[in-house]
Amino acid sequence: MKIIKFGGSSIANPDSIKQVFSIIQDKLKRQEIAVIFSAFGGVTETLLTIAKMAREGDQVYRDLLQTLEEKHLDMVRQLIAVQNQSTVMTYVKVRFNELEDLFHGIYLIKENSPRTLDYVVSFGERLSAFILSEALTAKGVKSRFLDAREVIRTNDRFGQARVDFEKTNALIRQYFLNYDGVKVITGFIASTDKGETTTLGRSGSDYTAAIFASALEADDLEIWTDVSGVLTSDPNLVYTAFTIPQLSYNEAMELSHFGAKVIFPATMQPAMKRNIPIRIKNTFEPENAGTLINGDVTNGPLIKGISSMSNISIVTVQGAALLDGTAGSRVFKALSEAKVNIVLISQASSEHSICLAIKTSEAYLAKEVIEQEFFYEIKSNEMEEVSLLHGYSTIAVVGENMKQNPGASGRMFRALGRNNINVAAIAQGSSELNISAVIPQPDLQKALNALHEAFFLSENKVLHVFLVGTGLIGKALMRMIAIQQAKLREESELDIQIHGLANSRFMAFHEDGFDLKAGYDLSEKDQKMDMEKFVRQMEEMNFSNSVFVDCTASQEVADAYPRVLGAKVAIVTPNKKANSGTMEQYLELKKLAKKRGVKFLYETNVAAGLPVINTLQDLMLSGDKVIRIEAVLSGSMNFIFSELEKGDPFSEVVKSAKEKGFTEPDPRDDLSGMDVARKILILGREAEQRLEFEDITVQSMVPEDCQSAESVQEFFEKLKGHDKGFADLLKTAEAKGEKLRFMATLENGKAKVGLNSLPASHPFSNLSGSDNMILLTTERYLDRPMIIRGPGAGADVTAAGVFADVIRIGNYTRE
Ligand SMILES: NC(=O)C1=CN([C@@H]2O[C@H](COP(=O)(O)OP(=O)(O)OC[C@H]3O[C@@H](n4cnc5c(N)ncnc54)[C@H](OP(=O)(O)O)[C@@H]3O)[C@@H](O)[C@H]2O)C=CC1
Ligand SMILES: N[C@@H](CC=O)C(=O)O
Repeated sequence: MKIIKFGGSSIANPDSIKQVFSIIQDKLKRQEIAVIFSAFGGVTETLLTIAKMAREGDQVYRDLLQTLEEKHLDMVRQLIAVQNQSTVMTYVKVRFNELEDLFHGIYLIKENSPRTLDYVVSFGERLSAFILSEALTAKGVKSRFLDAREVIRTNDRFGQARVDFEKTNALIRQYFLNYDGVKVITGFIASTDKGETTTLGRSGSDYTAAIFASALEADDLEIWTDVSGVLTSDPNLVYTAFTIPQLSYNEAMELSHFGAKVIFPATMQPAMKRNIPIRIKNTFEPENAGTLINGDVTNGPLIKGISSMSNISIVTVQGAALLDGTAGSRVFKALSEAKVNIVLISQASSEHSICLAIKTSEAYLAKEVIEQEFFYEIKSNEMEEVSLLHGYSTIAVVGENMKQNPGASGRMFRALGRNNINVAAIAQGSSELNISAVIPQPDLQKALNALHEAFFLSENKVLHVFLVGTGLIGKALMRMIAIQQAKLREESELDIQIHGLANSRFMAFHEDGFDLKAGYDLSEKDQKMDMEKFVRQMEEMNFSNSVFVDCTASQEVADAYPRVLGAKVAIVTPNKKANSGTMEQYLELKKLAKKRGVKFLYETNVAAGLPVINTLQDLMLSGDKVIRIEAVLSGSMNFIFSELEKGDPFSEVVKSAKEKGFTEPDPRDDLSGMDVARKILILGREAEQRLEFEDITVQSMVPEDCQSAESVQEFFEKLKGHDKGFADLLKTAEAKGEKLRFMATLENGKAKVGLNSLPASHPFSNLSGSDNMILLTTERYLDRPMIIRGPGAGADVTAAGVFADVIRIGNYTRE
């Protein structure tokens, strides 16, 4: 025997009911079944609303009742052929006549006791189960309607009646012996010995199904709903949540206790006692295996799911009075008598304080009853007044396998800490079935995602990127991510999503990540760019593993780094402004990144994608010492002076360098030597030298009148007037058989940046295009310096370097 239960969402309309019938017919081919139905979707709530309106004297209740009757009659019309409708139409009309009398009574006497309400809502299941039983019969399925009030006996605690299992089991078994056919049974309702209608409380129809499964010793119980089983976390908050294939009864109860919604623990008890497997399935996705809940505790991963509950308050009871051994039990007794549910308890080892997580809606009552209980102790200052803190959520990781395997709590708190989530209270049951924590509610989504990633590694790690600067490098980066996204997901389990985009004019955000394949152009339709707002929005989105990518050359954006790092968001940038400020600022940023446990990566600050900074950092970490750096560090300057050799005018060659994407947004930053000065400054600092800008001598190549040009356009115009001067410079060098190269050198704490005329044999002389070359003379590379050479500017090589840093962050944030 198999017991199958369908909830209201599964039978909300004729189409879904047809789907339900096909599931039933399919099951019937294999096995004897009994079916439990809830009321049609939304009917219980409507009946309660009508009862409330009638009690309040609002005559509009009659219209609602009529609409409800019409809804049921319509179901009959749509599910049953005309010639078979008369019995069921009569049944529906008689029930609605009864309801009319009932509500009129409520309207007159203005009373809605739990007893009355139980009777009112019983009509929902009686109508749905009867109509569906008749519809099944009309389809050729031999079915028999059973009003569960005939067989489930309870006490008279209306609204949440307790079942008398001895009587109920006997009645159910007798009924099933007396009658054949598929029993179509009302969920949720029962009756007392005196024949009064009662209901079974929250998730009552699931409970009905478990009661029948237990009484009949069914092989299994299937609960059909509108989600595919129990998910690893709330799918509204964790988009990568997936169905848990199997849970032990205890795991399912624990997940539900901490907020998972699919099954209510009490409803499982009768099935659990007889070890009857329960399967949660989705009516709208019947091929999905859903979740199996059974007695198997050995199966599966370290943890099975992460559940959460919001609107939690922390109630702290504190004082010397608690040292008395009975105080704890007095706290719990006071709360239990007031029917306050404790979600989590944590007690200080001094036993001087107890911290309770309680739903905010019950927190004031909790405070009141505890303070009443300890009235004299509070008066005599042996105990403090109970304190309340609001705005928290609880999260719990649940799994039987935590018992055998150490490390779950370490992994949990590492993931929370790494994402800057403060834990206000912690509890772990001695059964080691769950570890739960109280965290600030605004951090809930971030916490769930961080834990989901930490525990379900088979799923992808998601990096949440916020990109400022959508010019040459920013755009190339977006293109690269779009192309590589699928490969990274498959091969590196890394999912890179861009959630924020900005240029100097506009900004836009996307909760689920922009569709990079489709591209995104910022425009008037978006928000006006405001750096402060951009960072605030990023903080509010509060994703785990967030990365701020700065692809601008802006000082204003660089000034936001301390706040970004402070929010535990990693930074990747080709922008040199932050690292070429004062030495103090440079050190502060590094310190802050370290303190907040996030990465600040800027490999592309020098020589685009060439591995210069990482190499220097490795040399320093391994104990080497830099003696001298000689380098060509400007792709555009190398391009300009090597192209000049071909005979083109200087201004044309500079323009071409800009068009090829080698120059800074303003090419004067290159020609002035400032860009190279910044780079050598950064290299010196990475080589652990205390360098300031004043320690660098810079030779500018920008003619004076060009420097004052108001726009880049005007600059190019003016530059034309200097073509001859630069041609002469080249001629002089060529006459000596030399080459012009723009170089930087650093030695003995001083740096020099400028144009040099080099002999043809010099290693820099044969550099062409946007090539950079860095010669590192160190204690270990003394006789022959280490050489790093390659293209040092351009959209693709730079964006690739930025991309590599972003991927590196993904790998760092993995365990
Ligand atoms: N080009 C190269 O080969 C290399 C470049 N770099 C560095 O990469 C960075 C980007 O260069 P590139 O892409 O060529 O420059 P672009 O001029 O092409 O793009 C700069 C982007 O930054 C935006 N921007 C400027 N100021 C702000 C601000 N205050 N707030 C928000 N956005 C702003 C611009 O917005 P808008 O579109 O509105 O103007 C634009 O989208 C620079 O720091 C450069 O030094 C590093 C290595 C090599
Ligand atoms: N403008 C720079 C590129 C970025 O650093 C160069 O020409 O090398």
